[in-house]
Amino acid sequence: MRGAWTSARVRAAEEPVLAATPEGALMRRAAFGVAVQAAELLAEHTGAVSGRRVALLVGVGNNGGDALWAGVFLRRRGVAVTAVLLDAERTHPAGLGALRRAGGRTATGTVAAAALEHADVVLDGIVGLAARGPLRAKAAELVEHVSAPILAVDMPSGVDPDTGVTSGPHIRAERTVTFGARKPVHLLNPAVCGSVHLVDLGLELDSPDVYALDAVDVGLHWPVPGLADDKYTQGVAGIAAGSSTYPGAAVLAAGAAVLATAGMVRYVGPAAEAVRAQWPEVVATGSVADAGRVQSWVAGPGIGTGSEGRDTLERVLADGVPVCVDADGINLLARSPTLFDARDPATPLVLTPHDREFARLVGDPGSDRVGAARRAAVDLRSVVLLKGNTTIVAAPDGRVLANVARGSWLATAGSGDVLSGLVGALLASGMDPWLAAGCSAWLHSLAGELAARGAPTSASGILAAIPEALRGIRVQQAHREY
Ligand SMILES: NC(=O)C1=CN([C@@H]2O[C@H](COP(=O)(O)OP(=O)(O)OC[C@H]3O[C@@H](n4cnc5c(N)ncnc54)[C@H](O)[C@@H]3O)[C@@H](O)[C@H]2O)[C@@H](O)CC1
Ligand SMILES: [K+]
Repeated sequence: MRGAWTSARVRAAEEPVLAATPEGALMRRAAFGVAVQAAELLAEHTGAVSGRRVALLVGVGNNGGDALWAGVFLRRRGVAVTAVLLDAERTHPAGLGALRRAGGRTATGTVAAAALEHADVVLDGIVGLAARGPLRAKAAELVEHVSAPILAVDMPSGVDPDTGVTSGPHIRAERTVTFGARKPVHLLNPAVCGSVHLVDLGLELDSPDVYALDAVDVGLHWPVPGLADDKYTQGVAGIAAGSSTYPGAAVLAAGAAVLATAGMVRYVGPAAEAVRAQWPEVVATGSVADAGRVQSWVAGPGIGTGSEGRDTLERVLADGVPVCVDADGINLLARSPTLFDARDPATPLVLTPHDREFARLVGDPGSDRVGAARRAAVDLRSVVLLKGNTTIVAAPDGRVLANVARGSWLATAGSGDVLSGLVGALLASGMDPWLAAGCSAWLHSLAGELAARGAPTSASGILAAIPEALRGIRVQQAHREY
């Protein structure tokens, strides 16, 4: 799992390393990493390094210092380097002196605009860890002149390092070179960072503030039947979804649970016939009381907010097994918070709201979605999966992971029903509920991408792509094992 740490924690971790290394050594190491990536970008975009033009956007802090030192290293490879200084008086003195000695130029006014317009690659050293708010007017005006690919030093300027939120002019980088550790912006807003490269500074950091899963993580955790397993030992997922008005939600949620693991799926509700017709392997009954034993429940998709749905949700919450509550189930909880009392506090609850459902439950998530999801998880003693282009999964113990969608194909009717079925299947296998929700979100977005292949898809398409998505991560895992 990749991790990211807030700017305050990274700064604190840098202190002992700075104290133990010669003055400027850390900055030069960071800058060397920037120069290597800048040379790579030049070669990719122009076919050469020597003789090409790089412009540096240099702010008043150490971020600007990094950019200046990167310019020094690029000069040694024959690159023409021009530094555009946002405030000449307050520029990093050692970096500026070194760049001048190495034959780099500085530019202001119309010369600066021209240098930015004619550059092959631009380095963004405007602001780093100390960033607050969007780009200020002078920096924003200079950035207007850039059309070349931008390499961000540490992080794209004008973006909040800890939330990834943009609230005005900001840099959109093709590549980012960060130092010591990833910051939350790199996991939460990859659209502004481009590809992220990490330069190791030997920082000591544990328990990240935000995690992100990759294919190998999901492949390692996804349950696979062992030699001694039968249909019961892998966990039976119960699906309480759908209604006579919305049988589709039941078919999609049950189908996702069928395809996610090799165990067994039970269904309860008024859409039993439709579910059986599509998924003959599902054991379908009318009510929770007749369902037989399950190791998890999914409750909510398409059940409506009437008394029948409410009764179902209450029974499911009291069943003493992990529960994933989605859609109408969340609306019911928002309307009648006393329903939470039906829950056995020792059994995990996973809530999977989109923004409007989240707002009904605990209030508007606002722009700091990580903070909002984390608070909701603690307050509701539940894993909260806040859906969005970047989906946030927060656990009541404070763990947070972010899953960035691959395109927006998942924003289609019924897509959430598929996600809840995946969560239900993983909960039934006994997986940690935070990880179950995270792995489900990850696989759901991969299935969405595979189903779409560049053209709009549907929830049925996402469902049908689950096996292909799972085969893909099994292959990745095999590569890791052997
Ligand atoms: N501390 C260290 O050990 C290391 C720090 N490094 C670099 O140092 C950076 C942090 O440096 P600093 O603490 O000097 O601060 P920054 O360089 O991040 O910021 C400098 C100043 O920019 C201004 N600023 C804030 N928001 C702005 C905005 N939206 N638009 C324009 N200007 C804005 C503020 O006056 C701020 O003090 C890191 O991001 C990294 O690039 C690296 O050299 C590696 C080593
Ligand atoms: K920057």
